[in-house]
Amino acid sequence: MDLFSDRISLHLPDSDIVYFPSFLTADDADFYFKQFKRQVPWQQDDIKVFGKVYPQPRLTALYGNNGKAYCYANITMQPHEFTKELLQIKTKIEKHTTVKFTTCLLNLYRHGKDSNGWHADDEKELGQNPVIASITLGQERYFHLKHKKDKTLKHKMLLRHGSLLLMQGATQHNWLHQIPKTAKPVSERINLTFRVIP
Ligand SMILES: O=C(O)CCC(=O)C(=O)O
Ligand SMILES: [Fe+2]
Repeated sequence: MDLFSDRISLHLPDSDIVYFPSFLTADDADFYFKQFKRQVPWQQDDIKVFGKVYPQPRLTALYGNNGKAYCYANITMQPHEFTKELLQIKTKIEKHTTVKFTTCLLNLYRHGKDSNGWHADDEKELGQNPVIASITLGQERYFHLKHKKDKTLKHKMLLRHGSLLLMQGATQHNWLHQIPKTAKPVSERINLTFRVIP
């Protein structure tokens, strides 16, 4: 069997995005969801939007192997040391990429009101063409992409339990992405975004 057969290239212009719907088996994804739900010291930081301060609409945590902080949206996070489970997943992802990840930002979306607004992961510390590897555990949620300049270019997809979405090349220069809120009653979703902070 070809292990890479369910590797789907999105073929969106000015980007390089690849989706692996069944990157983890359902059993492994269940196991990791439970582990991270329990083991991670989830925090809720405040973000500043147009000068006003709000609690971020999700919980987060940062892990890494080089002690480097990650700064975005006025938040500076200090990393915890990678756990055994995060290292297992990191090693598995690295078989599909040319980079070695140093850092993982975790997101916990508790319900449909939790979200992640339009942004690009283009912070300076991620370097020129950042590679972001994003794992979904738990509830499926919609992932939206829109081109920064050409308003006709947009894409929506459901991110499945156990899936991997790889964003690389010029993607962060040219596209924004978000996890919108949903009015449907939905359960918890954990997202892991592996990054390189050299
Ligand atoms: O939850 C997701 O799938 C996206 C997370 C994300 O875009 C981020 O943390 O930068
Ligand atoms: Fe992002």
